[in-house]
Amino acid sequence: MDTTRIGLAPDAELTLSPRVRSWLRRRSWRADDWTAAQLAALKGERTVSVVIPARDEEETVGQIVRTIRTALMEEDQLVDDVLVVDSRSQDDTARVAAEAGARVVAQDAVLRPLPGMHGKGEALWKGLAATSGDLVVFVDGDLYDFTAGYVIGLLGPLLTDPGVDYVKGFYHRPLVNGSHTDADGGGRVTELVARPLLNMYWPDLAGFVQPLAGEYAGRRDVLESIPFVTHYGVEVAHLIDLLRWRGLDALAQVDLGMRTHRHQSTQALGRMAGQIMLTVMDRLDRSGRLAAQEAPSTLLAQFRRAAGGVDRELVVTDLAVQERPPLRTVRPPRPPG
Ligand SMILES: O=c1ccn([C@@H]2O[C@H](COP(=O)(O)OP(=O)(O)O)[C@@H](O)[C@H]2O)c(=O)[nH]1
Ligand SMILES: O=C(O)[C@@H](COP(=O)(O)O)O[C@H]1O[C@H](CO)[C@@H](O)[C@H](O)[C@H]1O
Repeated sequence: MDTTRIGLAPDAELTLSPRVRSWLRRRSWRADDWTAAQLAALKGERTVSVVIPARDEEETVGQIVRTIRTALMEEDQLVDDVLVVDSRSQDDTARVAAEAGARVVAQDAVLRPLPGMHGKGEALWKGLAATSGDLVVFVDGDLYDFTAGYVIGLLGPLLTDPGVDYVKGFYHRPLVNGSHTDADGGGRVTELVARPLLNMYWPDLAGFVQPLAGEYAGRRDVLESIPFVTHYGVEVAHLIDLLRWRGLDALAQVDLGMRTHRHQSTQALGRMAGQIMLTVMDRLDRSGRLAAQEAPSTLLAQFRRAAGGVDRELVVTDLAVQERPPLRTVRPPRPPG
């Protein structure tokens, strides 16, 4: 049931494909569509693990763990295990997480005979390996406004619809820079790299409001059946691989409201963007599309904050470009001098 209120911008001349529009209506929810008590009752024998990848997150990881423990393990028994994967932190992340009540594992101590790999994707994969929940929820460790609703919303579709395998969160993402806040400036790599590429080559994924969201959940049997790209390509690869393997209807998204987190530098995001582009090119190569046999879609779906009964409005732009031939083919080169 689409309760997220995503409307089409009044001046829109283009829209999404009928398949994606239908998906957007049927596979988009809001975190407050469920309560922890309702889902805890629905859970039955199924178990839930929360995995928090954390590199140098001593300032924020403790509050996230305490919120999960208090609301979702003590008040309502929705979550069975919360694990923090200490991803080679140089600060007190491990101690802070343990004191808050999390299990903590060092990324390189999991599946030790294997040589350690690097980055966020490695931390997530090791977290999957070090947990056993039938359902697994991934939550970044650098969130400032995390609420239990994030976990409740992500689990809602998985506990109520057997056809859903994987759920992404979405939210408004302010960019907080000291005393200045840009209300929708966050998600810079999403807006500048991931969303355009996904719209060009996998337009069925155009309905994801936050394709790189660090908060998502899935069924263990599915998560253990897909690769995890190391570093920051992990999220974009999940969507591409799952679309191909399980189909669009196995994917869903939930409105979690607002998300503020520790922002990386532009340079760090440049590296993240490069990893994401390499991941995308790898997926194109695997599907034989790198030779650009098939022209990419030129339509770009974007979502902007709106008023008047909708939380956000969809704007689709045709990015098609034309090309002038070399000037020298239109007029003879100018004589020197
Ligand atoms: O090698 C890494 C890189 C990142 N992270 C964690 O993954 C989450 C998201 O990473 P980050 O905040 O760097 O990405 P951003 O949210 O800025 O895109 C955070 O909890 C990081 O501590 C990690 O565990 N290992
Ligand atoms: O969405 C994005 O553009 C980046 C950067 O966000 P900001 O511009 O710092 O708000 O953050 C996400 O991307 C990473 C790569 O997929 C994820 O690992 C992060 O969890 C997510 O926050």
